[in-house]
Amino acid sequence: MEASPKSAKRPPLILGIAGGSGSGKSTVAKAVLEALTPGQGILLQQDHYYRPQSHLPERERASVNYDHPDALELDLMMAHVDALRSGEPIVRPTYDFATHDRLKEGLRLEPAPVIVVEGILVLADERLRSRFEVKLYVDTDSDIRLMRRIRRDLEHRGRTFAQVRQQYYESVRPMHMAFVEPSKRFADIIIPEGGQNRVALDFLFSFVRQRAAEGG
Ligand SMILES: Nc1ncnc2c1ncn2[C@@H]1O[C@H](COP(=O)(O)OP(=O)(O)O)[C@@H](O)[C@H]1O
Ligand SMILES: O=c1ccn([C@@H]2O[C@H](COP(=O)(O)O)[C@@H](O)[C@H]2O)c(=O)[nH]1
Repeated sequence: MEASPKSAKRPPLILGIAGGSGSGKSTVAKAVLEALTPGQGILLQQDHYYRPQSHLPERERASVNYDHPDALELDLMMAHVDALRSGEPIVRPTYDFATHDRLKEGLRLEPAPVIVVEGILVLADERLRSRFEVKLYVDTDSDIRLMRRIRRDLEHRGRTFAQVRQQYYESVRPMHMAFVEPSKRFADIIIPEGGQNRVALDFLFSFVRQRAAEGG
């Protein structure tokens, strides 16, 4: 078989980043994209693939278990990863955490040499994780994650402290133990303390920059 010419473009690098809620996944994912030049990388967040809950009255939407894989439209997410990998643009849904519903307008995303896929459950599903060339798990202690989550949910997701506490006991904690934490064993690289781990981030940045320069 003939060797492919040196100038041939590689397929995009697909990087999966998992970890518990509040672990710093989005911070790491955004740092990776900022290490690249605009157009070299895109971010696909699992959070936007929550199933819309518009069929439920508003007060019932808060008690849905959003930490179980069934709460997500993973088939659509996988189809979007495949489309981007094949060089096709997608229209990603946009999820609103305050209403637990999708906004009318999605967001068009163009393919790029580096595709970062981030979310609590992205390594938990075998079909999704098999699409990643590199699998990362951001590992942060549960007390730190909980403190971050309380602050974020009160300040940015329109919740009360009582709602955050109830959701944490009823679904976030048990689902973390059942699905998120066990998915750590599928990671190629575990990053303690996410966004503040300069050594891990610098390794990651040089790897993604190299791949972006090669076309994927
Ligand atoms: N290493 C860190 N040190 C301090 N705060 C951090 C660190 N990493 C993330 N944060 C903060 O914690 C919160 C949750 O981080 P985020 O990256 O959104 O977590 P996740 O995407 O895993 O839920 C954010 O307010 C973020 O700014
Ligand atoms: O309507 C919803 C949908 C999801 N959640 C919670 O979000 C987190 C995942 O997001 P992170 O950014 O990784 O923290 C998950 O633990 C769900 O409980 C929600 O509260 N409401």
